Amino acid sequence: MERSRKILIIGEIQNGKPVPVTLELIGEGKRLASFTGARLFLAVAGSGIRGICRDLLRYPVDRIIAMDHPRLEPAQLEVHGKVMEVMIREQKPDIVLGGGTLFGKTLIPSVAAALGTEVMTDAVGLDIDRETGRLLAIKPAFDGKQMSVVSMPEAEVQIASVKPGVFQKSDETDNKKGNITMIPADWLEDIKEQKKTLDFIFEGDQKICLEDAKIIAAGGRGLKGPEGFELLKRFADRIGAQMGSTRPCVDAGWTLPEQQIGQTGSITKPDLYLAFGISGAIQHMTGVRAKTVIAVNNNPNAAIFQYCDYGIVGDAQKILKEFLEN
Ligand SMILES: Cc1cc2nc3c(=O)[nH]c(=O)nc-3n(C[C@H](O)[C@H](O)[C@H](O)COP(=O)(O)OP(=O)(O)OC[C@H]3O[C@@H](n4cnc5c(N)ncnc54)[C@H](O)[C@@H]3O)c2cc1C
Repeated sequence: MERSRKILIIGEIQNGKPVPVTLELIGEGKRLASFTGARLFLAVAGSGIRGICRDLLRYPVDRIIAMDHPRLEPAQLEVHGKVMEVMIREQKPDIVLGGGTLFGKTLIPSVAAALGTEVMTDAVGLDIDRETGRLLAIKPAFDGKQMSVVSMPEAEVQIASVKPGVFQKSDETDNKKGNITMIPADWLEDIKEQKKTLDFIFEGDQKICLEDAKIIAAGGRGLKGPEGFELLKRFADRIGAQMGSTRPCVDAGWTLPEQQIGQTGSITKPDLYLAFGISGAIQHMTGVRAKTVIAVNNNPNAAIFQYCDYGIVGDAQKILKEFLEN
């Protein structure tokens, strides 16, 4: 397959709009394209997405390749996988980037397998090898204590999935030059239906989206259990923050998996990050890219104090209770 210099981003649409990581990848894709002179393509598939595609032309992409069909609901991952495989075979990009969301984590490896190649998963940074022009993916290694640089020197198409939240969203462009190519979708009717979406039921009354949160109040094992997290939730609601947590608290069932921040959770970049009873392990702090960090910990030697702008040595529950009483 002859390749042209092309970076193709697998876009993801949820609830009528692109998910944040799609816009983050457009920004990063543009930066990478500037090193090789590549053109930046965005591939989008969904049901009723023509308007969204027109909106996406506000971003600096050279072309949007789109397929619009009722069979392309978000849950129809097999159909999405087939469509992305076809788009990649037709477009022949040398680099494909997708977001490591729940959708992407399932879709991207299956597309790579269908193309007979591999995928560099969960990258937290990307670059181009200036000598070879190959994609470099930066990933945590050795339990997150080191960063590794991974590449696919032999692959015709280099595919990477990127953790949401690591890059800034792309700015809109005044210099709109992209266009939209709609791909015929009638052949989708022939794909056997394997599952049907009956309804979407969201847990709780508020959707958790830590990657976009401006203020995060996060708790760790120092909150001692569900009662500590109840206090933290009341505090978070009072100051308009989203609540996050460390992994052991998720493992203990005190918090939800989508509240986990860190190497195996969300990468966050809030203006303010408040840490209550969190030790500051590197695997957690990898997910904290805050402008300001305030930490409460009863151990003055806790690692978190090396990362914070303001530190309070004290009992986390006691400090939360005092705040809530005033
Ligand atoms: C491959 C791998 C991936 C991982 N990914 C993640 C990840 O994505 N996210 C993540 O969070 N972790 C992750 N971890 C786990 C990580 O290494 C740490 O174990 C974890 O972050 C520690 O959580 P913690 O700070 O809540 O608990 P602890 O390390 O137990 O720290 C609790 C802190 O609370 C303080 N404390 C105790 N009592 C009080 C009190 N009364 N008031 C105030 N402070 C108090 C203590 O001094 C201590 O500093 C990963 C580990 C591995 C090996």
